Amino acid sequence: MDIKKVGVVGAGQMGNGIAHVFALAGYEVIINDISQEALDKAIETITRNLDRQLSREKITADDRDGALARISTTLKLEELGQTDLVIEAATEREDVKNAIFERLLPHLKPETILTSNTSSISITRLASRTDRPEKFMGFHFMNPVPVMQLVELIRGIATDEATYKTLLGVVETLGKTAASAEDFPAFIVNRILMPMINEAVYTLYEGVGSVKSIDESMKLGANHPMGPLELADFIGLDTCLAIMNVLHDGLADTKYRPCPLLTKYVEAGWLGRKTQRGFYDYRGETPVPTR
Ligand SMILES: CC(=O)CC(=O)SCCNC(=O)CCNC(=O)[C@H](O)C(C)(C)COP(=O)(O)OP(=O)(O)OC[C@H]1O[C@@H](n2cnc3c(N)ncnc32)[C@H](O)[C@@H]1OP(=O)(O)O
Ligand SMILES: NC(=O)C1=CN([C@@H]2O[C@H](COP(=O)(O)OP(=O)(O)OC[C@H]3O[C@@H](n4cnc5c(N)ncnc54)[C@H](OP(=O)(O)O)[C@@H]3O)[C@@H](O)[C@H]2O)C=CC1
Repeated sequence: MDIKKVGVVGAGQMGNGIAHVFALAGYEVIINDISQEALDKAIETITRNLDRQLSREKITADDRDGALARISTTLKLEELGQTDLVIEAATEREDVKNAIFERLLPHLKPETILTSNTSSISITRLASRTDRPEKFMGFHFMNPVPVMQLVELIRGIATDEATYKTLLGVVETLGKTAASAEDFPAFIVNRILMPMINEAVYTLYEGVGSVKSIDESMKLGANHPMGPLELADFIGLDTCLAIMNVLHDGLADTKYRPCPLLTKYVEAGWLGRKTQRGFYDYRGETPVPTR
C-alpha cells in the first residue's frame, strides 16, 4: 500500500517526534489532540528541534520549511479520516486508546493501516476491539524520536503480512532500523529497560544510593548516556509506572512489582520533565535532585 498521508493521535513528546520525522521524510502529517495547548506546544517543539538539526547542518533550510509546511493540526479526530496510516501516540492507558479507536474507526478508509505507539499494551487485544485486526500493528518509536535509530514492529495475532511489509518499507523511508518483537507485555526494549529503571528506583527507596550517586554510577560505570532516574524523568514517570503495571499484570511475576516510591511520585503528579518535577526538579537553571 502506498502511504502518503499520516495521522498522529496525541501531541505529547512522542506524537511531536513522530510527526517531525514523518514530515521530514516527505509525508503529509495531521496531528490530533484533545487540547489546543498540546497542539500548539507540539508545533513549537517540532520547530525548535528542526532548527537544532538545521544549526548542526543535519538538514537544510528547505528541508525544515518543507517539513513544517507538511504538518497540520486538528482537535477533530474525524479529520484523520483521509489518512493512509494512523499512529496512535496518546497516553499509555488502554481505555484511552480503545476510546480513540472507537471514535476514529467510522471515519477511516477501509484500507487505512491503524497502529499504536504503545510501550507495553497487548497489540492483539487493542486490535481485537477494532474493525481491522489484520491491518493493525504496534509501531513503537523511541524517545527522542528524531535521534533514536530503532523502531519496534509488533504484529498482533491477526496482523497480515502486507501490513507488516508496508510498515517495514515506511521505517526504511524514515532512515530508521526496524526490529520485530512478538506481542508479549512491553515487547523487547521495555521488557529489559523498565525493570532496570524500576530497580534504580528501589535502589533509591532502600537508601542504597542517592539520585545523584545512582545516576552517576550508571553513566560513568556502565557508560549509559543518561542515568536511570534521569531517563525515567525523560520518559515520564506515569508512563514508566504504566509499563511496570502491564509487565506485573501480564507476566504475573512479583519481580515486576512497581516500586512504591515510583507510585508515590506519580501520585504527587511529579511525572518528570513534562511536569518539571520528578526525581529531579527542573524549575531552575540546572536540574536539582528531589531526594
Ligand atoms: C519508554 C519507551 O517506550 C521506549 C523508549 O523510548 S526508552 C528511551 C530510549 N531513549 C534513551 O534511552 C535515550 C538516552 N539518552 C540519550 O541517548 C542521549 O542522552 C540523548 C540523545 C537524548 C541526548 O544526548 P546528549 O549528547 O546528552 O545531548 P545533545 O548533545 O544535546 O544531543 C545529541 C544529539 O541529538 C540531537 N537531539 C537531541 N534531542 C533531539 C530532538 N528532540 N530532536 C532533534 N535532535 C535532537 C542533538 O542535536 C545532538 O545532535 P548532534 O549529535 O548532531 O550534535
Ligand atoms: N515517553 C516515552 O519515552 C515513550 C512513550 N511511548 C508511548 O507513546 C505514547 C505517548 O507517550 P508520551 O508522548 O510520552 O505521552 P505524553 O503524556 O507526553 O503525551 C500524551 C498526549 O496524548 C494526549 N491525549 C490524551 N488523551 C487523548 C485523546 N483521547 N485523544 C488525543 N490525545 C490524547 C495527551 O493530552 P493531555 O496532556 O491533555 O492529557 C498528551 O498531549 C504512550 O503510549 C507511551 O507509552 C513510546 C515510546 C517512548
